[in-house]
Amino acid sequence: MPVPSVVRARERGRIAEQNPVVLRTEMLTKTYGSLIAANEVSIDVHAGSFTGIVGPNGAGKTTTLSMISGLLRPTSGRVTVSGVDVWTDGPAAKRLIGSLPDRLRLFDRLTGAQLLYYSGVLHGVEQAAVAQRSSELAVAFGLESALGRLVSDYSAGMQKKIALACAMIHAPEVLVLDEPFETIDPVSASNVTEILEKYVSGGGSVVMSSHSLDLIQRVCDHVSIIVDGSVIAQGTVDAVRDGLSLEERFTKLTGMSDTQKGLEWLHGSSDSV
Ligand SMILES: Nc1ncnc2c1ncn2[C@@H]1O[C@H](COP(=O)(O)OP(=O)(O)OP(=O)(O)O)[C@@H](O)[C@H]1O
Repeated sequence: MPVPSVVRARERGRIAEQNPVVLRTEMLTKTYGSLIAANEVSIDVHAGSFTGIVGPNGAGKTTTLSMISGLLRPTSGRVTVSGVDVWTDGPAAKRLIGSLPDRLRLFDRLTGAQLLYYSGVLHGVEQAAVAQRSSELAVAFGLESALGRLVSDYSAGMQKKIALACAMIHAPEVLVLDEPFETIDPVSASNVTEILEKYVSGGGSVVMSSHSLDLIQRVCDHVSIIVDGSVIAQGTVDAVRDGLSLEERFTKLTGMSDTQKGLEWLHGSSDSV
C-alpha cells in the first residue's frame, strides 16, 4: 500500500506539470580546463514541484546547483528564475531564490537569531516581518531554545537547519538545496520534509540533491539523474523509475553495481599470504 507522502508526491507531480515553469536551465555548462563538470544541463522546474537531482559522487550536482543559485559562474548556458536571468540580473534573481549551498559558510560568530535577522533584512524583508518569521521558523525547525547561542556552537545538524531557515526567510519562489538532509537526524528529517512539502503545496518549488534515492522517491515528484556532468534521465519520478524502484533504475542507468568488481581480495584472507 503506498505511503501518504508518496501519494502526495505523485498527485503533486501531475498538478505541477500544468503550472508555469519557474526555473529553467538551458545548456548549462561548466568546464575546469579539460574537465566538463556540467555538460549542457537543461532542466525545467514547474511552480509547485519538488525536484530531486541525483548522481554518483563527482557527477556535477553541486556544480549545477551552484550555477543555478548564482554562486558559480557558468562557462556557457543560461539559468532563469521566473524569467529573470540569474547571471545578468543577479540581485533580482537572488530575491527569488533561497539557497542552501554544499559547504555551509555561515557567519557563525552571530547567534541563530542574529543570523536569521541579517538573512531577512539583507533580502529586503521588513524588520517586523523578520521578527515574526524568525520565531515561526525557529519553532518549525525546533531551534527556539538555541536562538540565543552562537551558530559556531551549533551541531552540524543544527547548523543545517538554521541555514535552511535562513534560506526560507524571504519567502523565495524557488529553494535550491544541496544535500539538505545530510547530518540531520531522522525525526528532524521528517519535520524538514513536512516543512518543504508545505512550502511546495503553497506554490513554491524545491530543487534538491540527495544521495538518498529512497527519500527522493518518497518526497519528490520529478527527478533528474546526472552522470559525468550530463543529464541521462529526467521527468516525473514514476516515468524515470519505469516500474522499478528509483535505486534499481539508478543502478541500471549508472552501471554502479559493477564498481565492486576487482575487490574480491578484500573479502577473504585465505590467499593473502
Ligand atoms: N573548483 C574546481 N576545480 C576543478 N574541478 C572541480 C572544481 N569543482 C568541482 N570540480 C570537479 O567537477 C566535477 C563535479 O563535481 P561536483 O562537486 O559538482 O560533483 P557532485 O555530483 O556534487 O559530487 P558529490 O556527490 O561527491 O558531492 C568533479 O569531477 C569535481 O572534481
